[in-house]
Order: sequence, then structure tokens, then C-alpha cells
Amino acid sequence: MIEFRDVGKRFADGTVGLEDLTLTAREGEITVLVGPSGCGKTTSLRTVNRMVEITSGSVHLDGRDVAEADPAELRRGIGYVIQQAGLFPHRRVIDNVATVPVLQGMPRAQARARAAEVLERVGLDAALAQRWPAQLSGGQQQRVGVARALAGDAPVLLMDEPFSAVDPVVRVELQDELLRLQADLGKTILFVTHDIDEAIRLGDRVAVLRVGGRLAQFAPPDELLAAPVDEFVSGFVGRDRGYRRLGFVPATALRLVDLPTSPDANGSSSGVPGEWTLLLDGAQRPAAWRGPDGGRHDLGSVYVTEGGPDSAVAAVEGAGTLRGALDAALSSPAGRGVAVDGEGRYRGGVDTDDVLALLDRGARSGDAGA
Ligand SMILES: Nc1ncnc2c1ncn2[C@@H]1O[C@H](COP(=O)(O)OP(=O)(O)OP(=O)(O)O)[C@@H](O)[C@H]1O
Repeated sequence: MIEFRDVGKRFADGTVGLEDLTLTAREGEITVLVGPSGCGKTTSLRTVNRMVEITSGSVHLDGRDVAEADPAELRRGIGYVIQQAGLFPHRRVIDNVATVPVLQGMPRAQARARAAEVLERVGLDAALAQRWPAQLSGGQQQRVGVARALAGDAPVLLMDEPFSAVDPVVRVELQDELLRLQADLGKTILFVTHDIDEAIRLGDRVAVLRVGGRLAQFAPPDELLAAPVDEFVSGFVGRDRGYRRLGFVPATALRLVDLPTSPDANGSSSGVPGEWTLLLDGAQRPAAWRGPDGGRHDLGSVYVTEGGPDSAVAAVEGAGTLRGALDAALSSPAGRGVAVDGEGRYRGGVDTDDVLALLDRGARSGDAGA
């Protein structure tokens, strides 16, 4: 657990980096600090490992005031990942990752074995271990950065814009990877980003900071989207927040309808004349639509019913949520969406009106205020 108690930081030139910051990053959770450039995100992160010394208040790690710890010892107990990975260019990947265990006193051979294990864990091929950092792609370097932070087995990780230097597709992969690792490892993570989508995707709780290092709101993502406390937060969270929030609303109450289906045998199926017919392959997986005109049409996005905001399958965008259901209904050429199970097998159809009725009901009861 990391606690900021009335933390203030005034730099030597008088700049206020942080003002009365009070918040708790709970054990085993990802707490995200998000806000515009210069709002003090990096400063707050660095007060935890004392790369920045605060000027008022206190920071506590598992109940202990970090001001009382020896900085070098403190840092060995905290994993730290920064933008562009910050790898040592003159050390091979494996030795970059083995750095912290070696500093912790582990014999080199054992530290390398540990490094190999962690590299595998973050999804890096063993063949890459002997390369120099410059011989890796940006995404691979970031993975090495995460591996290095994990290698010391610290219960606390500080991550400062760790994924911001990679393209959006790789970025989403790295985010998924982090969520998978976290589901296994349950670290206490303080994560800095300026990207609200990343904050919402990763954070168990999200702290929105405004310039001057003041906390604007600290809440779980769904609450932030549903009830921003002021114009600054709502502006930052964005105009499409109602839609984004649907990604957190389980679609358990959604009824699936029966769709006309037909086997997609060698492309010879004619479908049901005059109706949109869903063509299924031999494993009952939707292949395409046959239109009333007899033409073949793409499925659109399918709705995966299994999993949801609280499950491991949440990595499938929109799985089990109203957002996934609405996307499927709206993107289908047939006017009704296709729902599949976790294996991709046909489960039923999604009627747009049913999704909208649920949204409407939620909005009136205050649960799904889209
Ligand atoms: N050593 C320093 N001396 C003076 N001012 C500083 C120093 N370090 C940071 N600041 C100022 O403190 C404020 C907070 O900086 P910080 O780097 O924490 O912001 P940030 O939210 O991480 O920004 P960004 O998203 O641009 O990285 C800024 O106004 C910055 O200019």
C-alpha cells in the first residue's frame, strides 16, 4: 500500500509540483495517475522512491514513512519502469533484467536464470535474451523494461508512461499483457499516463490531477465516467464517456433472440429466402450473413457473451458488456448483432432495441447512465 498524506513539493525555483496530495494506492491494485502535461504525475511517482524529496506531508510504503528509509535500499524494493524502457544500452537483454537480483545479492548465474524466467513471463522469446537493447523493437524493449522491474520480485511497481513510445496496436498488446501479469502477480502498481483511455483500461482506481499537482478526482473508472466531479474532469474524460462507460456495464440482463441460421456448406447455402440468414460453419461458428438479395455480407463485430468487466476474458474488447452488445447490433448489416460464446460458437442474436431498452432502464435507475 502506498499512501500520500498531504504531500507538497515546491522546487528550488518556486515551481509547485504537488499540492496537498492525499491518496492511497491499495495493495494488489493498479492505481493510475492521469492528467495534462505538467500536472505533477511524474513528480508524485518519484516521491515514492525518493528520486524527488517532498517539501511537506509524508509518503508511506506499507505503513513506513519513506523519508526514514535508506534511499538505495528503498529503491531495491520497488520496481521502476520508465518511458522508452530506460535499458542499459551496453548490457545484453538478459543482463539488463538480471540487474536488480544481482544488486540484491543473488549470484550471477542464478540471477540470469531468474531473468530468463521473467522474460518468458512477459512473452519474450528466449532467443532475444542475448541481444543488445538496440536490436529490439520498441514494444520488445518495453517488455524488457517490465521484465526488469519484475525480476527483483518487488511487491510495488512504479510505472511512468511505460507504453507511450510505442504505436497504438502494440500499446494495447502491452496493456493486455500487463493486465494478465497483474491477474497472476497482484502487485501494488502506481501507473502514470496522460492517456485517459489507458487509465480507464488499466486502473482499478484512477486519480485525475490538474496542473499545480492538485487532485481533481480519485475514483474507479466507471465512477469517473459516470459522475465526473467538475468540468475539468468531464472535459478530460471526454465527450464520449457515456459510450465508454458501457464497457463497464455487464449485459447479464440482455436476452438473446433466435436468428434464422443455415449451414455454410461449401458456400452453397441459399439461406432463408427474403430474410437475413446467418451462415454457420461446421463448428457452429458464424461465417457470414446471407442477405435477402442472396448476397454474402460480412458479420460486423460479434458480441462475445462470456467474460465481462470482472473476468479474465475482459481482454476481448466489450466481452459481456453493453458496449460489446451495442457494437455488435450497430455494426451488423442485418440490423441484429451476432452473439458468440468464448469459443466463437453461435449463441444468439442481439436486438438493438433490447440493448437500448436496457440502457434506458439503467439511465433511469442511475446504473448505466449513458
Ligand atoms: N527539477 C525541477 N525544477 C523545477 N520545476 C520542476 C522540476 N521538475 C518538475 N518541475 C515542474 O513541476 C511540474 C510537474 O512536473 P511533472 O514532471 O511531475 O509533470 P507531469 O505531469 O509528469 O508532466 P508530463 O506529462 O509532461 O511528463 C511541472 O510544472 C514541471 O515543470
